[in-house]
Amino acid sequence: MLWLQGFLKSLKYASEGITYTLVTQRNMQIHFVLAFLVMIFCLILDVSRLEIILVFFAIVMVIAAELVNTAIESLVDLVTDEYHRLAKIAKDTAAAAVLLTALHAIIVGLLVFHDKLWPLQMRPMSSFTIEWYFLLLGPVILLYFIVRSLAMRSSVNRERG
Ligand SMILES: Nc1ncnc2c1ncn2[C@@H]1O[C@H](COP(=O)(O)OP(=O)(O)OP(=O)(O)O)[C@@H](O)[C@H]1O
Repeated sequence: MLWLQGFLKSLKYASEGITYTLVTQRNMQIHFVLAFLVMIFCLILDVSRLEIILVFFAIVMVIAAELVNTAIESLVDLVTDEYHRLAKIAKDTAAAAVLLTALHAIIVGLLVFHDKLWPLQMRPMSSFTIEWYFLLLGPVILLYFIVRSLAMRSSVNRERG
């Protein structure tokens, strides 16, 4: 039972990290809104299982890179508030990682959706299987963090001072 408590605790801390990043980083807010829309496209458009896997992977990479970027920015700011060449390298390199994943996601999005949005190719009724309900988890999780970050906006900003 102890391991379950430990697991739930680390889940809580990780979700606090996502919420903090979502409240404080404008780029993360943009990533979340775009990811939500793209996931809705995946739910309603006629995309294959492999295409969905590629799109979801691209989304996860962008969000994970933004989380690591925020962690590095915070660490650098903790160590120094003065200009330092190494601080600049750390922040610029972390930002470059986000940029790279975002460019990759744009390319994946264009390749997957360009011929499905116009003319609209809707998902056939026969493909609304159990798998489709499983897919719903993606936008539901994003929505959970969007609502949570809106609710916690004032307390997180107060903590930051
Ligand atoms: N202590 C520092 N020493 C040297 N350069 C820094 C330092 N802090 C920031 N910079 C430079 O300024 C840029 C912007 O830094 P900042 O901390 O404002 O991050 P940001 O990309 O604006 O992130 P945020 O999304 O939090 O606004 C960095 O990419 C880096 O080039």
